[in-house]
Amino acid sequence: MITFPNAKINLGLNIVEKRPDGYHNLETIFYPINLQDALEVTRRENNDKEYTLHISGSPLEGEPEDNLVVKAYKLLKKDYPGLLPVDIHMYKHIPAGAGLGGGSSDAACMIKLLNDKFSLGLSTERMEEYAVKLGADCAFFIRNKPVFATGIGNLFEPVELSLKGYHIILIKPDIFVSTRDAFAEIKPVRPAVSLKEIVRQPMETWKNSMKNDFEDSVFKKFPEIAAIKDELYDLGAVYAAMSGSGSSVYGIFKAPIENVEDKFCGCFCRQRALE
Ligand SMILES: C[C@](O)(CO)[C@H](O)COP(=O)(O)OP(=O)(O)OC[C@H]1O[C@@H](n2ccc(N)nc2=O)[C@H](O)[C@@H]1O
Ligand SMILES: Nc1ncnc2c1ncn2[C@@H]1O[C@H](COP(=O)(O)OP(=O)(O)OP(=O)(O)O)[C@@H](O)[C@H]1O
Repeated sequence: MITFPNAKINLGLNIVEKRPDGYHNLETIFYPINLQDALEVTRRENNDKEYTLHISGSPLEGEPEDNLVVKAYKLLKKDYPGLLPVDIHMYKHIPAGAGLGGGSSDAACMIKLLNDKFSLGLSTERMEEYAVKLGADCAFFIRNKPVFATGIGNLFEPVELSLKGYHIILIKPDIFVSTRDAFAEIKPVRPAVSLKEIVRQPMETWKNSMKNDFEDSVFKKFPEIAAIKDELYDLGAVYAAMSGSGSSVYGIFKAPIENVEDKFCGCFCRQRALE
């Protein structure tokens, strides 16, 4: 069985308050984009090991047991001992440490895939509960629909928003931003105007009203990332921002841009139509 975990962008990101558990309550809009990994799970013929993990595509650091797809398998196996041994093949396209939720999406898709493959009968809500144990962002990828998210990024309200017809350019410089370190730099503030209101206004107004709270500290530390955002606006983006805790930056355009890879050589650079 094969599935294609996709990335997300954050449209606005307000870090609202620090919680007693050390995590932060936030407000954001998650929007799925069609930059995808591939994840295949087959039944392992040989029962010598619970799982094997084979990764190709862009390199990923860490041991197999640190990988979120393996963590997802182990999490379900604890409650469903009937899960049989598997071979996992993953092709990574989505860059890690990019704020695009690549690992989170792989983990959520692994839960959905195992649920289907082994007929576990998990409801969507139950899968979301498992997903959030693996990462704050993971639960969003279970439904994978644009949402206004609060809590640690795991409480969802539907949002009336379609960016169909627009094009997105995603740039990821060769800089790794640790999500944990990025949160540690932030002084939380409750926003004066909710993102739910801002996103209802024309996209042309977002430049002055929709903010990613990580930008100030991340841009200060890495001016190269700030420069990418400026360049996207110079190219005619209607809206540009950093996604999540970075280091990727996206620009949303009314029409595709030609030869964009030449303008951002040295960086991961992809252009996609939005759906
Ligand atoms: C920044 C975002 O990408 C926005 O979408 C997400 O909130 C990050 O979600 P994620 O990568 O799934 O995060 P996790 O792997 O759960 O957490 C990594 C670290 O980020 C911090 N963290 C994460 C989410 C959150 N709401 N508050 C936090 O303070 C915690 O220190 C945590 O140890
Ligand atoms: N399947 C996986 N794909 C990518 N990274 C993974 C995976 N499993 C574990 N990781 C680890 O998770 C870390 C960050 O991964 P991920 O791509 O989800 O973060 P991110 O781009 O910062 O996204 P976000 O913060 O928005 O969730 C990396 O250090 C990576 O080693």
